[in-house]
Amino acid sequence: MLLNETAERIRTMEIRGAGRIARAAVEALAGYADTLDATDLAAFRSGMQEAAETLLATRPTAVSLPNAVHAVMAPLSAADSLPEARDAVRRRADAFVTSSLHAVERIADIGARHISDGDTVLTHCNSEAALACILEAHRQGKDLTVYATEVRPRNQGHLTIRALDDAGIRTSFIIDSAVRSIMNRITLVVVGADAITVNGAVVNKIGTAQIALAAHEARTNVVVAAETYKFAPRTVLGELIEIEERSPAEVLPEEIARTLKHVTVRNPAFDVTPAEYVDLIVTEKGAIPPELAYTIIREYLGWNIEDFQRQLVLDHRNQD
Ligand SMILES: O=C(COP(=O)(O)O)[C@H](O)[C@H](O)COP(=O)(O)O
Repeated sequence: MLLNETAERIRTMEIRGAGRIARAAVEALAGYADTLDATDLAAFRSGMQEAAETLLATRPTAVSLPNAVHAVMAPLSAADSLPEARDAVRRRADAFVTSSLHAVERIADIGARHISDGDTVLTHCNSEAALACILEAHRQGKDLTVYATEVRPRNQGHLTIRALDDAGIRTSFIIDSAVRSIMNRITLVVVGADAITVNGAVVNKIGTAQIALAAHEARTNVVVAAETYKFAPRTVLGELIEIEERSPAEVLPEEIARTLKHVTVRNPAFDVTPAEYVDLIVTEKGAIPPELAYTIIREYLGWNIEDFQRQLVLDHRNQD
């Protein structure tokens, strides 16, 4: 698929969910590298940089996107020739896709261990990683009931109930605002993540923080299923995750909004759940408490404190 087409499909959410966005982006970069008409290495690098920026500008919150783009673009600076650079992009992209799919499978195995026979699980949005855990627990013969939210305004819950129904899992579909009233029936909350900060805060679909708060009040455990590339290295520098604000027209039809003089429609697409409301984060490397998020950033994303210190020096120089 063409690069601009992929970017547009991510922007309009035809391709959505942090893992799928990351895989689509690296595949688009590899396709672009194959066809990029560059006369020399410098031109190739700058063409690829522009392509990376087009993809990065599509949606700001899911950190899987910059992490995946970084993984594919990193070898470009070390390449000595144009064929080597082209080849490196293709190899890195293929490796990312393979390891991403493998990570979801590992998360399913590990996450399923934390789901017990007889559990009533609440999930929110449509997360490949969270669903993988639930589907695997069901496949292992555990008797589950799932509550799935609607997920206004884009109704990702419709995708979730379809997947649960296809698997033959007993499912109740609820509107987002019904969460607190049914929380006393829920024995486990399982959600995905778009980003996890160094202090273990989880950025996920709007409404997740409210669900985690209700779960905390009811003493129900909250499990987050997230591949290591959802962890945000730059939060070590104190950078905040940008919360995407989407079009008001997704929330209220324009013909109604137009008649309201004093009303502003807001549409934040994600929110932040503090670490204290998260019990466990299941990654492909194992399950960790949110307090250990830094170890994932250091050990598995390959960013260490020296990298950050160097980055800080560079940032200061650029500001001067
Ligand atoms: O919040 C969303 C999707 O938001 P949107 O629909 O706005 O992209 C998902 O919970 C995470 O991306 C994790 O999904 P996955 O586990 O599939 O990566």
